[in-house]
Amino acid sequence: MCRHTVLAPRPWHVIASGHEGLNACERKSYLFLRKELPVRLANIMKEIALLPDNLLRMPSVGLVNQWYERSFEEIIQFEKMDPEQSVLTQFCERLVHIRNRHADVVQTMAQGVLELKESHEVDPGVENSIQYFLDRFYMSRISIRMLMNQHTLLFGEQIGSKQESVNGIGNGGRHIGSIDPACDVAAVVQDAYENARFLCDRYYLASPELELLQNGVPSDRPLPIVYVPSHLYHMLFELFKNAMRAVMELYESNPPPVTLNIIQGREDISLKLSDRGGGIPRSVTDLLFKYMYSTAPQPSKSDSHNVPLAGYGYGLPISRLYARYFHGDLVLISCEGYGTDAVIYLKALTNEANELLPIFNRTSTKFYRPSPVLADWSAPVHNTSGSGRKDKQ
Ligand SMILES: O=S(=O)(c1ccc(O)cc1O)N1Cc2ccccc2C1
Repeated sequence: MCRHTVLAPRPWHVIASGHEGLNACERKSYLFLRKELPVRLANIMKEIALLPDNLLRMPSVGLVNQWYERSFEEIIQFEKMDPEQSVLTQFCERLVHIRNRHADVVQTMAQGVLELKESHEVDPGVENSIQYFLDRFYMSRISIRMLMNQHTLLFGEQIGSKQESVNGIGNGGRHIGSIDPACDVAAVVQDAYENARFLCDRYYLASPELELLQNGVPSDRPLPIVYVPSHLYHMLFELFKNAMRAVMELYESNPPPVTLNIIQGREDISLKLSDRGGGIPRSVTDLLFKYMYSTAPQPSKSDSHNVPLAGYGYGLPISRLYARYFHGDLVLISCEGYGTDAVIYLKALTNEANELLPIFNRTSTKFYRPSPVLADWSAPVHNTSGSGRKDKQ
């Protein structure tokens, strides 16, 4: 009997276990994915078609659209194929090929936004539609890559990757595809911190120490949760880079430490990263999650080693999508003149940690044809003097 699970019992995937064996589970997974993947691809392709014409006509958006159309056509070819071993092998190979085709979708879509910014005036209505679309588009992509990774990791032919059973006979680990049923949060935190610190040391020749707390008390005791380590790492690495850059831009020497406090609640596990990097005004905090604001010409490869923590790019909005994918969240609370708290909320109960997916329907369609927004609150008065950040301490 195959158990269905991701982080929570959900009939979207099968895990090899028990007496029925791997092949039956691979067949069930194949029969599920050959339908579910085209459904998810088709849903987001319908939304791409609703994008403002100016964006839809951008060359990079056209390229992404072609990738989606081709991948859709390649998967529906399996619609009538019985799950013989040769077909299962072909299907796995095709998923790897599609995953590689879509490797650069994030950058290519960002290039499309840049092409739009550089060629057209973008009004607030179009900007809202783009923000709405990209959150859904990147969330859809996270979910599709999760499905494909689970199948290819569990049933793919890479040497040593095939997981014979949940008990980890296959690759010696306990992982279930990309899921670690005992993902040690403290270990992922250390890993992300060390890697961000390496980049920080290389550019600033110094870096802030890490103060790791659990429920407010110094501790690096293992804290196992059911999660996808690569998702958790992506979020933490982004937040550590931002925090370190803020601190090092403010302190020439003796930078204060950054504090990561892991708080275990009944419903939430909160990972709060606090820095004393001077913070930003409340009016700017939301902009850090705006794709249009975060889209700027990326430094060329030759430059990027110079400013490794540079720019925001899509790091924060996509990190927030990873948190929201399993019904968590990522929020910034900044106090201008002092520093910023970045909080990753995870679901403490795995049965609440199912997938969060965009649904294409009349409601979502309305967001692409926004009616003119009439202000229902008085407009704020903007300070024209501009308040730059304080000089370095
Ligand atoms: O905006 S922030 O408050 C800030 C944003 C996100 C985050 O995760 C941590 C942060 O600290 N901060 C990032 C940064 C970079 C260079 C110079 C100054 C600052 C200020």
